[in-house]
Amino acid sequence: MMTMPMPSIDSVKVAVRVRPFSQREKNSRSKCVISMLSKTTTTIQDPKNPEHVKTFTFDLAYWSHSGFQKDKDGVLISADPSSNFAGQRDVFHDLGRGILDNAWQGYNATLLAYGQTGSGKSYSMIGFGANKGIIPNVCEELFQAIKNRERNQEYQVTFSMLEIYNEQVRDLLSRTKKLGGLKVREDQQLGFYVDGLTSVPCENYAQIEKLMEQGTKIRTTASTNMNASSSRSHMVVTIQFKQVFLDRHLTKQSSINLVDLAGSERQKSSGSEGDRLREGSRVNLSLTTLGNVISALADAAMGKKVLHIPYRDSILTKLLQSALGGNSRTTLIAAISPADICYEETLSTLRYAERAKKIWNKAVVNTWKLKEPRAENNKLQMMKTFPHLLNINEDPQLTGVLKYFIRAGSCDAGKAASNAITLQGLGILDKHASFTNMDGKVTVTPHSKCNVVVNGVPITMKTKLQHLVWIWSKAKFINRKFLMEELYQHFLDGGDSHEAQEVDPFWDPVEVVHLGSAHIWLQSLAYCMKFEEQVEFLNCDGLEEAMLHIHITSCSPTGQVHGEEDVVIDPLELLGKRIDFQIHIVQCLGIKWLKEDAKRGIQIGYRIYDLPNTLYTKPVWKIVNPQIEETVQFAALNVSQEFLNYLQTNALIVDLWGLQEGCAELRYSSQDFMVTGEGHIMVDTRKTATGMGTDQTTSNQISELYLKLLKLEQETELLRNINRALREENLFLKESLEKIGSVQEAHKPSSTLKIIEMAAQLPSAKEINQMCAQRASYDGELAKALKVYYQSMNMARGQFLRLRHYKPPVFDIIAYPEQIKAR
Ligand SMILES: Nc1ncnc2c1ncn2[C@@H]1O[C@H](COP(=O)(O)OP(=O)(O)OP(=O)(O)O)[C@@H](O)[C@H]1O
Repeated sequence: MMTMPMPSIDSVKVAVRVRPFSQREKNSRSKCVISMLSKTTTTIQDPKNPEHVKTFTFDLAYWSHSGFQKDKDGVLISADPSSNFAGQRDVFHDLGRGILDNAWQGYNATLLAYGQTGSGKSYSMIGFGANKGIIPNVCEELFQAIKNRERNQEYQVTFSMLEIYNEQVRDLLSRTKKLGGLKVREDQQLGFYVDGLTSVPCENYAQIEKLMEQGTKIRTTASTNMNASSSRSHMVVTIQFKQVFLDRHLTKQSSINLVDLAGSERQKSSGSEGDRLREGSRVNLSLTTLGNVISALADAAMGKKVLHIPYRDSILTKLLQSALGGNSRTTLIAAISPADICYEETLSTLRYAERAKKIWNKAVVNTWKLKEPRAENNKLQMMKTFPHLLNINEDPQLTGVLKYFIRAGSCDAGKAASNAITLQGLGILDKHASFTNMDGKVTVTPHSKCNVVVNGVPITMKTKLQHLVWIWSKAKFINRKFLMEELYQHFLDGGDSHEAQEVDPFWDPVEVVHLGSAHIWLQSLAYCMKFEEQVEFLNCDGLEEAMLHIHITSCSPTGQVHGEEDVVIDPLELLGKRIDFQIHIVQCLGIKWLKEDAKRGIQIGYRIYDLPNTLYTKPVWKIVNPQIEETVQFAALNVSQEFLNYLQTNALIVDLWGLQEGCAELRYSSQDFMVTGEGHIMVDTRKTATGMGTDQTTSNQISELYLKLLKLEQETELLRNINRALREENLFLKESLEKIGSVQEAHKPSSTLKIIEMAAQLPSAKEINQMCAQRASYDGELAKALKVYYQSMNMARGQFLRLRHYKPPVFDIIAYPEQIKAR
């Protein structure tokens, strides 16, 4: 159950940071209009009216404009002790550490970087080179602190990274861009969340660093007149940090949002036009709404009557709802330029920050006691983490209704009400067995001669219980349940209770366990495009078991990876051609199965299209984030329409299998597959229509046959034309021969000269012989071609009729074979 902690009421913490002059500002000989007279005050001078100075007071003011030098690693540090320069470490020390403290206490924390393009938001949040920003520093210190913590606590860190661009959400940890973006949904417990967002469990900083690098590469950037590298999108990095205190039966969870907002400048000053203007205005929808939300909350905090806070008006404010006036401790860093030319924008940023400062948040420690988790999800999570028993009952509706958590120490189970775990049923004694839970290791000991069976094996002494070892498929379970009922009936009828092992419903050999499946859509392959995915393996409860990192790459027969120039516009271009591709299982991350027991292993299996068997990766034991790096190359030598349809509409199902001590590993033999000369596994080898499964397949096959028939008819037409031409030529040759014969006959003795003249016009006997031979070979060719044609035609017609028989086709082409027959 969630404890009822008092909310801590805090205002949004606001910090201002002023950066050095940019080159552009230096070139235009800008003057500095900002000064920071103390650690909290910022003043700005109107360049057109120098007496006009405005002073703002915030929680912190960082002077990063001057008084610095580079150390040997390129890190910017104070030039001398009197300098008030604030470097990245100083900012992290105040803001980053504060976020970490909140996270450890179980508070949600949010840090927003606001300011015009080029004012230094990304510099503060992410940093550049050796000058690492808040996000990497927070992550690094978090893992450092986890390393030094006590053993009887468990920690889970997951990392996600998204971008809001043109009011669409893009997952920055996924290479595949979802058309229209990911959907933002609302959940009663969770509030707004991004459906389908990749969330990677991480065990060390190096993994996060890699993910951030990938995400930053994917992030959409568009140059504007203000700054060539400026970004027009909002980036949200979320770190979910969960602590489980095993001894106190307590869990704490904190969600850390680190947000690098898009440039806040008004459209006119960015000089955007046309499409960029539209983009600018849509980016501003999120920023404008953020401003409206902040103003409404600030008004409410000042005692004004506010009827509505417009959280729902933009994606950004939906996602930041809890950070703004809700359950979060929130900090805003306002990044500003020192230059006089940016006076208006800087003033507007400072005013924005002033409004944000008025917001009050009501943060609570997110902590749960183990006994009665708050929501069904939490129940599942708790049950996965903590040892517990579930009841079974003759009435299936009542099975699994009772849950007993096995607490630290010992407890008895049996019929007597005084037991911590009360059991009912035939053969259960008052004190039947006892459970012990020592440091998370659970054992069961039967009392005297009580019947206790663990995974099908009757036990007489203390026995260790393992979690998640025996998972049966639903079909197997239903089958076993019938056998159990039969056995029970047999027992009630007074039959012999001893059963042979093979018919014992509780006997189960140690076997490989199905942990979960991941789906990878194959559409990109139909366009010869490379794609890299990080997807979750979901178990039968729909919960994440691990993450899979996979690459599917279109390549040449020699394994050369295809580039952008090889992308096809229309998958039909591939019909009848050869395609090669590689499936590269890169890594598996955060495998829960392995976290629970060091004596376990995993294998990954998948089967693509018409392969007769599943391919498995080599077993990996004990490593929670194993680097698998296994690549298999496939070739489809003559791509069929059916295969193209498969690629465009299907996902590759990749299964995660759990190995346990003593079980047989999963294997496949390369002899099970047809291979090319290069040794690559052949797919799409099933060319005849067999075993049609669905209406869709049938109609696809019919249309494929229709196309074949059309092609055959065109070929016949061509052959007919050739035949006609050959006949004409034949006739002409015959006539010529006859003419020669009659001329020879008529003018035999006298006109030798004429004969010679005629002979000069007509083909010579040698030429005629050649022509005849040629004609004979044309005839032969024609006969062969016609034979092939009719054979193919018959085959196609046969298939077509079989298909018709299978499902009466509904479209016009049914008449087609008849037309061909009639010709
Ligand atoms: N505190 C600082 N110290 C040194 N250089 C800085 C500092 N802040 C910003 N810069 C430099 O100023 C330039 C612009 O900064 P940055 O890219 O962080 O701006 P931005 O506000 O994130 O812009 P955009 O909205 O385009 O993302 C960069 O070259 C960066 O290195």
